This record gives sequence, structure tokens and C-alpha cells, in this order.
Amino acid sequence: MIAHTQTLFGAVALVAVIMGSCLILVGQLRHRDGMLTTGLGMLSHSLAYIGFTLFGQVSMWFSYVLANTLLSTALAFYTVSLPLIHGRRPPWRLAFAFPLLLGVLLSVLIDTQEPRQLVACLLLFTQCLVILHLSRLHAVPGGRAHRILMIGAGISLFGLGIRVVVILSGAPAEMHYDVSNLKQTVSVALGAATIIMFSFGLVLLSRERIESELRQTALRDTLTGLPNRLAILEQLTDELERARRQHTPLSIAMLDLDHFKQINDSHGHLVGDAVLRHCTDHLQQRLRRNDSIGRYGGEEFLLILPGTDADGALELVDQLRQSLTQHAAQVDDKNIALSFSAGVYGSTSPVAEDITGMLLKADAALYRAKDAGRNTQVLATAD
Ligand SMILES: Nc1nc2c(ncn2[C@@H]2O[C@H](COP(=O)(O)OP(=O)(O)OP(=O)(O)O)[C@@H](O)[C@H]2O)c(=O)[nH]1
Repeated sequence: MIAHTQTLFGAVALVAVIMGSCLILVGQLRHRDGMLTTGLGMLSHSLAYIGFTLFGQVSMWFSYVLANTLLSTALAFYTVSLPLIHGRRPPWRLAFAFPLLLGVLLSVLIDTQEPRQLVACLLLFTQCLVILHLSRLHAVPGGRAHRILMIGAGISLFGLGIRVVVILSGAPAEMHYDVSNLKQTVSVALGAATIIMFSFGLVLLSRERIESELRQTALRDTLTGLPNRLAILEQLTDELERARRQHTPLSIAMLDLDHFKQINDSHGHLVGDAVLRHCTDHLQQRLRRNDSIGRYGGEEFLLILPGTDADGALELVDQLRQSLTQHAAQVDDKNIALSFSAGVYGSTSPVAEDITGMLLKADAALYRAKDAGRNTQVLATAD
């Protein structure tokens, strides 16, 4: 089916202007989440297509040089939107060097045919490659938006490829914007698909990033930066699953700071907070890469030690405890000594274990450590 090329350009321009305006309104003119630049990209895209609809009726400066420069500007806006969505500094200069260069080159080549068409295709092609690369670079783990963007860039590359092949095969006139043929219809339709993919992909990417940020916030303890209770229990679930599959040992330890109330009572809660941060920093620095620590409660922490049996866990907790007692917290001009008690539970055959059972055993051992006078660790019994 062959569509009237300029009518098609007009229809795409209308869609782009509606989508662009919506994005600018939704983004409330804030450029930090990338919605403003995405919207401006859509508006540039629509202005470019309006220019193409006027090809043959107005001067080439307007319908060719300016229109292609606007198309390149649209791609520059999409390029900067990708890092902006992630709160990173966008490559403004690099992105907008393309439309500038294209504007200059097309002005010089305005009276030629193949060279000006090839230059336009080549620069737009390069911009799509940059978007393709940045989409991969700025993918949200587990997200799908970057795939939509990559498909959008891929479609655009294909559309430009068609134009280049037609131009190089000696029929550049077939690619004039006022000529209607199947190749033009396919090429412009691919352009429309690109706009939809880019706008949808960038909006989805912004949503995925916000969701991922919210999830991170929901799983972090704000005071210490450690995984919170929910997160460390999720990790324990995963580690238990892994230990069951791989038939490897798994140990946990419940640590509770000794007489922490006294620290708060004597020095105040702010100092208590600083002591908690000192303690978690100290422990975290001394843990092995595969081990994890999370804040289980106020001054209580859960250690997960994958691949470690009960004896190994007991030894590690002993080292951590001794190290902490030797490194008092220094807050303002105060030296605050601290220690913890710990209940350790290790399993060599995690197939028969469940999380609640493991936690109950470690907790019972912790109580025994407190009863034994504190500043010690106790190994839980298996039953
Ligand atoms: N500064 C500060 N204190 C906290 C925080 N979370 C819990 N606490 C305090 O930690 C103290 C815990 O007191 P207890 O449960 O009696 O335990 P303890 O004084 O450490 O005594 P033992 O555990 O029996 O050795 C309470 O005073 C809580 O208010 C926190 O985020 N910051």
C-alpha cells in the first residue's frame, strides 16, 4: 500500500506534537526526570515532519536544511534524556554537536542531491547508534524499557538504511519528500514507529528507575545504610535456597550490642546513633565478600555466612567481637567502648532447614550469651 508521503508526514507530526505536549505537561517542566527533554524531542520531531510536508512548496532552507536539523535536534534531546532519567550529567555538547554539524553541512551542500541526502542519513544514523549504545548503558536491571529504546533505534537505523540504499542505487529522486512510493511509505512509517518507541521507552525507563529507587529505599536502613530487616530476611531466603541446591553449609549469627541503653542514657541518642554507625562500618569492613549483615532490630544485627559451617561461623564471630571491643567508637571527643553478644547457628545440611527455625535457634543462643555475662558468642544446639 502506497500512502501519500506528505499526508503521512503530517499525520506523524500531529501524533508527535500531541505526545510531546503531554510529556512536557506531565513532566511539569522539570528536566531532571528526562520528561521535559523527551517532550522537547517530540516537538522537534513534529516540527521536522511539518517541514517535510512543505517540501517543494517552500524554500529548501526551510523544508530540507531546517527540517533535517530539527530531526537531528530531536535525536539529541532523546540522547540527553537517557542519562537525565538516571540523574546523571548528560553529554549536552556531544549530543547537540550533531544538529549543529548537520545544519552547517546541509547549508553547504544545499544545491547538491546525493551528497546532501547521504550526509543527512549518515549523521542521523550515527545519532541512532549513540542512542542504541546509551540505551544499553542506562538499562535498569531487570527492566524492559531499554529494549524498547533499542528496538526504536534499530527501526530508525533500518529506515535510514533503506534511504541510503535507494540513494546509492542511483535513484535519489525517489527519496524526495514530495514523492510517494512504497519505499517512502515504509521509511516514513518506520519513522513514526521510532517516535512511538522512543517516547514510550523513555517514559517507561523513567518509571523503572523510580521503582528501582523506591525499592532500594524500602530495603535500606536509613541510619546505617545496611539492608533492613525485610531485605536481610529476603537475602536469607535466597541463601538458604542456594545452599539447598548446592548442598553447601549455611550459618547465621544474631548479634546484639551490650548495654546499649546505657550509651544512649549517658551520651544521648545522637551519640548512640553514631555508635551504631561506627559498629556497622567496623563489622562490614571485616566481613568476607560473600557474607552479609543487616539491621534486624534496634541494636540487633543478622549475619549471613554462606558456605560456612558452625565452627567456622563461631570463629568468625569471635574475631569480629574481639576486633570491635578493641576499637572503641570515637564520637566528638568521647571514646565509647562497646561489645556484642551473639547467638550462632550453623547447618551443614540446609535441605531440612527453614528460616524461622534457624532464626529461633540463633535467637535462643543469643539469650544464652547474654545470660552468660555478655561480650561472648554461643553456638546454638541443633534441635
Ligand atoms: N540511638 C539509638 N538507639 C537505639 C536505636 N534503636 C534502638 N535503640 C536503643 O537501644 C536500646 C536497647 O536497649 P535494651 O534492649 O535494653 O538493650 P541493652 O541496653 O543493649 O541491653 P542488653 O542487650 O541486655 O545488653 C534502647 O534504649 C533503644 O532505645 C537507634 O536507632 N538509635
